[in-house]
Amino acid sequence: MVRFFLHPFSGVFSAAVAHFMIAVPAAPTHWVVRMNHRNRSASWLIFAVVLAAHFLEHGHGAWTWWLMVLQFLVYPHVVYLRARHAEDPLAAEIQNLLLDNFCFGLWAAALGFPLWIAYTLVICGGINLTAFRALKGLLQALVAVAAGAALMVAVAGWRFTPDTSLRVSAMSMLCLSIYLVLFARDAHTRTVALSATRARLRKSEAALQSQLQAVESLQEQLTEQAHRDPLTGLHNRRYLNTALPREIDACAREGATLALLLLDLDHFKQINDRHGHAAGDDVLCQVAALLLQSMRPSDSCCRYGGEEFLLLLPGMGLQTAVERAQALRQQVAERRWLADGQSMQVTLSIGVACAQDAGLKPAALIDLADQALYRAKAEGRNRVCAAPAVPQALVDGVAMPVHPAA
Ligand SMILES: Nc1nc2c(ncn2[C@@H]2O[C@H](COP(=O)(O)OP(=O)(O)OP(=O)(O)O)[C@@H](O)[C@H]2O)c(=O)[nH]1
Repeated sequence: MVRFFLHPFSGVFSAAVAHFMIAVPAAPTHWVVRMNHRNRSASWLIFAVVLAAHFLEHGHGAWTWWLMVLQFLVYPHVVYLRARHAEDPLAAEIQNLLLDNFCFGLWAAALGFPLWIAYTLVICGGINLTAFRALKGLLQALVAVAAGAALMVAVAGWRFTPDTSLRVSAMSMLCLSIYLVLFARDAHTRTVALSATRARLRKSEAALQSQLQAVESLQEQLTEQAHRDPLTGLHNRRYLNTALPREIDACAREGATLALLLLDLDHFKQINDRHGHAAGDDVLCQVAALLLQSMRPSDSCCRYGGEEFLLLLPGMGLQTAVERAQALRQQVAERRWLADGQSMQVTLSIGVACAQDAGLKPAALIDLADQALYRAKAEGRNRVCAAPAVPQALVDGVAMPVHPAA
């Protein structure tokens, strides 16, 4: 019987025992060990009073009184200290509960199975183990009680005096009732604590979720920033490294062509030198805006280098890509440019390449456009040159000399 009453002195007593027997460790005691100790030491003290009343009525010898003191006043603190210092306090406490039941069996048989006392002991011991181990616990408790009773019968012989006085019976009933009420109260306290913990967990889970969302959106922003050119706002080369292989594969899958335009502003150094770096920056931003305006939703536009831009045009053949490049070149050349308050003329040269093959290395396609661009520059700038259709040899990434096509 572990929990008849909550006794105000039980803590003081065990603290004193702990002080004299073992140095108290700093580690917190398991809550089950703490709860059982509190209830066991208090309720057994009260039960000792019931037994004392029974002894007085039946005139038991002095040794019985000493055994009662040892069992009901000292034992609860000894088993507490054992569980507290055990490597696995919970397992040790379950053993304590089994030992309790075994002792109850000894006492019940030694006293000749007084009905109310034995019933109270068995019910309380059984309930306690049931609370931790369900029906298996109840079975274990009954087996432990039976073993204790059998041992006592084997040692001291069979006695059967089930009657108790009205006073002792009433005291036993009162103990049992108080025990059950306290048991229910403990269950209620645990349930309330559990639902409070659940609510706290739900709250912190929601907070964690919103933090996770914030981190994810920050991550998206960072990724987006890492893929953007800060001056023009266009995608940068890092973006191209992932976008180009993806586009090549997608076009190859669909059996479509992929056109790539490499655009380079002509004599941009002179613009910088004549009109200043700020004007140069302004021109770069305006060219970027113009390219963005001309794009279809499926197109991608990157700032490839200082004054170099790259357009990816999925599903576009070489002929259409060249026409598109010519239109862009013309638009730039014919426009009156006003940058940083200064008027100037801007032209650009464009290299065009086109691919349809799966397995084409992105670098090979850029290389083709770059060689076409080089030709456009060499032939006098402000013009468009196209690379021939991608030769099969380049599908495996083997570079080949390019023959001019436009
Ligand atoms: N204003 C500005 N200038 C840049 C930027 N990035 C690169 N440049 C300049 O662009 C110029 C490129 O010069 P070059 O590579 O000689 O080419 P170019 O003068 O355009 O001559 P061609 O390409 O042969 O027609 C250099 O002077 C760089 O300083 C930038 O972000 N802003």
